[in-house]
Amino acid sequence: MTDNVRIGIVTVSDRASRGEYDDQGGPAIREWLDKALTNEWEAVSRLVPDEQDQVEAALKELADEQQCCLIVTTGGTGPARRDITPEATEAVCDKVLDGFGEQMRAVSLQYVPTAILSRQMAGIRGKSLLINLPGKPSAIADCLDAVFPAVPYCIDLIEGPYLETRDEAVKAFRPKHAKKPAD
Ligand SMILES: Nc1ncnc2c1ncn2[C@@H]1O[C@H](COP(=O)(O)OP(=O)(O)OP(=O)(O)O)[C@@H](O)[C@H]1O
Ligand SMILES: Nc1nc2c(c(=O)[nH]1)N[C@H]1C(S)=C(S)[C@@H](COP(=O)(O)O)O[C@H]1N2
Repeated sequence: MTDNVRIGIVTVSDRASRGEYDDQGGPAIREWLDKALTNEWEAVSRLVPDEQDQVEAALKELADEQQCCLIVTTGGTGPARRDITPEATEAVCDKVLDGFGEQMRAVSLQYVPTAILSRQMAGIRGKSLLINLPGKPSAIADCLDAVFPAVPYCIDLIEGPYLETRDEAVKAFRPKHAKKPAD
């Protein structure tokens, strides 16, 4: 695999950033991606408080300087006063992909009625796909399982690396014309 795959992981949490608890969200995202992807990949992780300028700065750095093809955030998507991750994400994106938030909420509602409280969204900045997940560590697998089948083809469309998945973890879907012949 010659593609250089870098993936940004951003934990947005006042309490984890103050050291009041250990961040479980970032490591859970990394573990999920390790199981799902067959590509070699490098995680670029950041932990920031719920401050819009700091979340925007982290997303821009991971997209523009670190050249992450995918950036996954966790936390700060709810209705509380300090929850601003979706606003920060929308502010740095060129395009919004409404289907991701719709699908993650629909699937999460099968687990918890409060899934409706998450304003999680996704969008494109340059050659990066940004996806918000809720802060609850258990929400990470619920949401990534729900949308990841569409992520590799989305990254093809924005001229990123060709991501491949383990079928037993998550089955990526690509239209026939977009599939690379097996080596
Ligand atoms: N990064 C994290 N690591 C471990 N547990 C977390 C993390 N983020 C949230 N949680 C837990 O998930 C639950 C919901 O969190 P809440 O919505 O208050 O988080 P948040 O607003 O994303 O984070 P914070 O309140 O620290 O800014 C809480 O029980 C919290 O302990
Ligand atoms: N799959 C899943 N989605 C979920 C949850 C959950 O436990 N599992 N928690 C909900 C709750 S209680 C809230 S308040 C919102 C926003 O959480 P956040 O502010 O931590 O991002 O996500 C919701 N989405």
